[in-house]
Amino acid sequence: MYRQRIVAGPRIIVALDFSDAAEALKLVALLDPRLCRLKVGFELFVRAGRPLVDTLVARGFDVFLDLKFHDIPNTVAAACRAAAELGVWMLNVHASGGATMMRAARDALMELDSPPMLIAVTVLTSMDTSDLKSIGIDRLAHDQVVELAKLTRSCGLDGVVCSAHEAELLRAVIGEDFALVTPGIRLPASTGDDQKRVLSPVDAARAGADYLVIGRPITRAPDPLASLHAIHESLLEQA
Ligand SMILES: O=c1ccn([C@@H]2O[C@H](COP(=O)(O)O)[C@@H](O)[C@H]2O)c(=O)[nH]1
Repeated sequence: MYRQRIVAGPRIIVALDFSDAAEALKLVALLDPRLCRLKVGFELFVRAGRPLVDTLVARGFDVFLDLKFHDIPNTVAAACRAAAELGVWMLNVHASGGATMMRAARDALMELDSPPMLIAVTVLTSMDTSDLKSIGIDRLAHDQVVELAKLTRSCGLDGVVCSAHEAELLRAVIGEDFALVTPGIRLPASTGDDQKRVLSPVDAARAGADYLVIGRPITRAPDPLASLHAIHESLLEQA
């Protein structure tokens, strides 16, 4: 059974997977913070770092800093504190870093006046059950997602990164007030690229995803703005 989610503000998070700030800013110049949020990941952050994030925040965008921290608790807590200083909207860690690490990250952010949302990656959308088996996890991908999401929730974080395939199941197990952030979004006609657990924007929204992280289907489209608008319209139509 499909459900309708109500999220304040834009649900589309455009993944700015570009090799430098100039390229990213060329696209950003076309975008409106009322239409989408932005995600900065490893490549762009390593190249363009704090000045770029400052620029995006100054232009009014909610920024998801997708650095997926995974280290010992003290290191992750310090990294989260440093990332929060950038004024970003959302940060993440890997749930597989464990409960002590996630609680340390949460506690570090709770000291702040207006902390960013803190979420945890469950199982990367580029992985399926056979990939989990190859790293010694003998469990279906969706079972592993549920287990890590329950752990994340028990540690007081705000939500998880999962695929939209698990959204309906997670809603049933975890409830409503927990953000489901879903990459692995693909338009029906497009290829999956390196993603294995994919769903269309409309199906992801219907399944209960709060935020849809979309990179290449927008950024590598012949007309990125038209692609963003088409996805936005399709979400409004199904609402
Ligand atoms: O499980 C995960 C976690 C993060 N990502 C990131 O989302 C985008 C997806 O980009 P596409 O081009 O739409 O595939 C990318 O930045 C990943 O690093 C993810 O895909 N899966």
